[in-house]
Amino acid sequence: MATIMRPSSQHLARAVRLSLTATSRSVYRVPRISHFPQPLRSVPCSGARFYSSHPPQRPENDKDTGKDDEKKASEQKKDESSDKPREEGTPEKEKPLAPGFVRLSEEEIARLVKFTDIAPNSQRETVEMFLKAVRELGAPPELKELLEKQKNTGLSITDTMKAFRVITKVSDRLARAEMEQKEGKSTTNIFDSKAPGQEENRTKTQDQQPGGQAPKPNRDENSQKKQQGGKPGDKKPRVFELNDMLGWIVGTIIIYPFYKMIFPGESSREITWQELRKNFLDRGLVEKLVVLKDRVRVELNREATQAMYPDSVAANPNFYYYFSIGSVDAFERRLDEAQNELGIPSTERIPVSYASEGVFTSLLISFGPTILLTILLFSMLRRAGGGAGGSSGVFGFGKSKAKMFNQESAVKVKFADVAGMEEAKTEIMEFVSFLKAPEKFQKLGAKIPRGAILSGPPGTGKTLLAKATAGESEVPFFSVSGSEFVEMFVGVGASRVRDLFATARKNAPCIIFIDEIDAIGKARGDGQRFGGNDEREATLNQILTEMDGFNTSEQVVVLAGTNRPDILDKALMRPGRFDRHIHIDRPTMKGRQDIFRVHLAKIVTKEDMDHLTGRLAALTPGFAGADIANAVNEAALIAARANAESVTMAHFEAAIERVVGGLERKSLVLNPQEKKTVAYHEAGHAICGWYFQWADPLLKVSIIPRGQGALGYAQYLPTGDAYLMNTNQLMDRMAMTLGGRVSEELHFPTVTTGASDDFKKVTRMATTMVTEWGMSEKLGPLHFENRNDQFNKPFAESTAQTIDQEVRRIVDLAYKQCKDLLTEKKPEIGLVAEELLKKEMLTRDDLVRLLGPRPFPDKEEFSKYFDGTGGKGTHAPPPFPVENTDTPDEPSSPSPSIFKGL
Ligand SMILES: Nc1ncnc2c1ncn2[C@@H]1O[C@H](COP(=O)(O)OP(=O)(O)OP(=O)(O)O)[C@@H](O)[C@H]1O
Repeated sequence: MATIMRPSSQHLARAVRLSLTATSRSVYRVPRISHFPQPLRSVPCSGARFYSSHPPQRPENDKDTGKDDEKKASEQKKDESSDKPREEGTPEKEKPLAPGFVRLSEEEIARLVKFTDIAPNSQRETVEMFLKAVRELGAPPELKELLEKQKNTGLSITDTMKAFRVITKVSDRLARAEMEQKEGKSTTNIFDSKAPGQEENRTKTQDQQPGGQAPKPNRDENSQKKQQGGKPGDKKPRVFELNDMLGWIVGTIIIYPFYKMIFPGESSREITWQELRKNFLDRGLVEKLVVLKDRVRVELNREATQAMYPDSVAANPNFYYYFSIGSVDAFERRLDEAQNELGIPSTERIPVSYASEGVFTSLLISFGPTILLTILLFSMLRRAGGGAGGSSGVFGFGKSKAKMFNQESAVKVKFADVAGMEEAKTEIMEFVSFLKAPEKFQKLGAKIPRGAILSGPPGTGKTLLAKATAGESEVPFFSVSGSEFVEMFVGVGASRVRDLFATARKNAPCIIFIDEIDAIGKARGDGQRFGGNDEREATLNQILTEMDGFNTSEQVVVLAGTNRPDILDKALMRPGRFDRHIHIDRPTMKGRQDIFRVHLAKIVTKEDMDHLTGRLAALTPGFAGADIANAVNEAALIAARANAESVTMAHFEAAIERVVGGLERKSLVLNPQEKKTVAYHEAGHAICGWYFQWADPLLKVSIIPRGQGALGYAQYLPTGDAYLMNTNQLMDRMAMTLGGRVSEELHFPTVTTGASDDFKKVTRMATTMVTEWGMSEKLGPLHFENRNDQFNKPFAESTAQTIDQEVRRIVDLAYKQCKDLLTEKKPEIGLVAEELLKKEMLTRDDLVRLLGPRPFPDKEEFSKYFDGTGGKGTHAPPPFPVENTDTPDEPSSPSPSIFKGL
């Protein structure tokens, strides 16, 4: 209740100022004229006013601004009326009014002055100029109405818009007046101008010279008009008016937030019945009560309220108090009692009216939540159903999410872009010829294969091959991932499969490619132990049915990609469904060379292509196509970072090292003792690699930390792509892997934790030798599968013990072999380790310098790309077999020996 009036008045003033400024900015700017009263020009040209070098003179009395309100209003009135004749030289009352304009009465002017009087000091000048303009030029009749309304009921939002219009009209009139002044017409005529639509005719006739010649427009004038956006000769000031309905709506929408900002929460306030009684009812200030459902709006007698509470917000014409009622009956009873107590005669009782909140509001309240929910649901369904093979819709859950590529959206990949898998390409080319010329097969009665499963380790180019098939056969290609059939709703997967195949049939001939088919094609019954997955099985069944449903003439080929062909349901693989099974392995040396060639074509390098691809292929055994693409790109990035003109061999090697070993971690600083340990550990590996006949030749050894916790590493190079390993090679490899720990034992009083990764590799190798490769005499040629997901071992406990003993025996043998060598070569380890500490990284050439040439001949390829001597070696170990899983935990060869910290 004790809210002070001042802040809201300031807000009101701000609103007036906002509307003034906004309107005047949209007005056509007129040229400045020296003889027109400064203040008047400022109203339509408030923008120009700020650039003026001679600010308008302020009336002296302005200094008093901000003092007592009443006093100031009357002073201003006096001041303005005395100013005007002084500046204009013509008394105001003698000026004729423009059509559609009316003169405000003294009382109205006083009210306008009072209304605008609450403007802050900074805006006083503008407001006064506006007042002066109204006084001299008159105002549209709406202003009278607004003033009347403001006096009685207060202004609404619509009235605010009306106020804008009034200001626009005044500005328009003023602008036109200035134009005419500029054209040299008498000041007494300036208000004779017609309405904007008639302006042109009038100006034309007036501009006619006695000789019938229109005077040439003044050059400066024209150029000024051009600057203002008007055409030369266009004399009609263009004023932005909110005339049309749309303008009003848009305007209201734009203005409303500002309005709310300016009057934050000041339009109403909730009070209690007691407050109402004490402060208003008992004092006779309540004029009317309006019952709105469960609230009552209190309409006060504004003048009486202002007199009683001059500083209160209650005197604001736009302000209402509300109070809540339990029921209308109770309210009426209470009001009667109160009026009886106050002794108000029945003829003078406070009128009570009953109003609804408005149709729109009540509709919004009752249907709002439903509408909101519907919109939400609608948008959710739209999103869920979006992109289903080009179809979407409100109920698009069951639609397939396959992306369709056709000749326009083009699968641009051709077989030439797929390198290093000649056999797979030949296999799949048959599908291409089937799609291109089916008659050739049909006339001989041949049934066309329905589909093919492309399997292989990640990144070997399965998707690429499928795309190339589509690209070559120039048919639409539907690509979908197995996981996209999986949804939380039952039946959605099967429905999507149906939709996919239906769409494909419509677009036949075409290719469907289902990537990661194992997501839905897992053998049924698997995983039943912990509850089956009916939804997945239903999806799989649907695929089986759809593939059976093709008739032989339907040219729809289904290709599917997977990393786990072993877990797929056998029904999928039977002839008549995915009849072909194409395995794509990691590329061979030649394959890698070809893949490098494909990817190197896209980057700038001046290296000799044959030597480059050969060397890079030799450096990257075990790399899949995706790794190669990544390494080439990485090399280009490294070269770009170094601002190199072209990508050189050094960049490629750095990139491969990064891909194999991980990111160099320069921030990891080891203390000297740790560094020494790492150096001797890695030197141990290097010496083993150098002096064991069947070990992989060493390529690089480094003590620069890389990747995840690797403090140093030694990189070996298995030459060529041999796919069999004998026990000699396995034993040498195991001994070499133990070289790090043995070297630590030989050179330091204690050992470290860094060899744990080596032990893991050695144990796995030995275990596989015993359980799978039949390399233990004691256990013989048996295969003992030991799957982690099995609770019981599929062999006897005594066999398990024998396996353990044999594994230990083999590792002990390897350990002894390693220790014997390293004890003998202790000085050489020292040499290599000290050099490592100095240079941090040693290459094969460094080792040749330190240890002399390796006592065993290298393989031809190795010598060609790394020695240049031409070797005669015959055997080379293949990459250590890795499990056929998505994430082989054993890195593919070259398997760097990594020294890991804790
Ligand atoms: N034989 C290849 N020739 C050229 N580039 C290849 C080859 N194999 C793979 N790539 C590159 O590797 C990228 C990834 O290959 P792709 O997506 O076909 O592998 P994928 O076998 O489908 O892998 P995933 O099993 O993880 O789905 C290709 O875009 C291409 O740049």
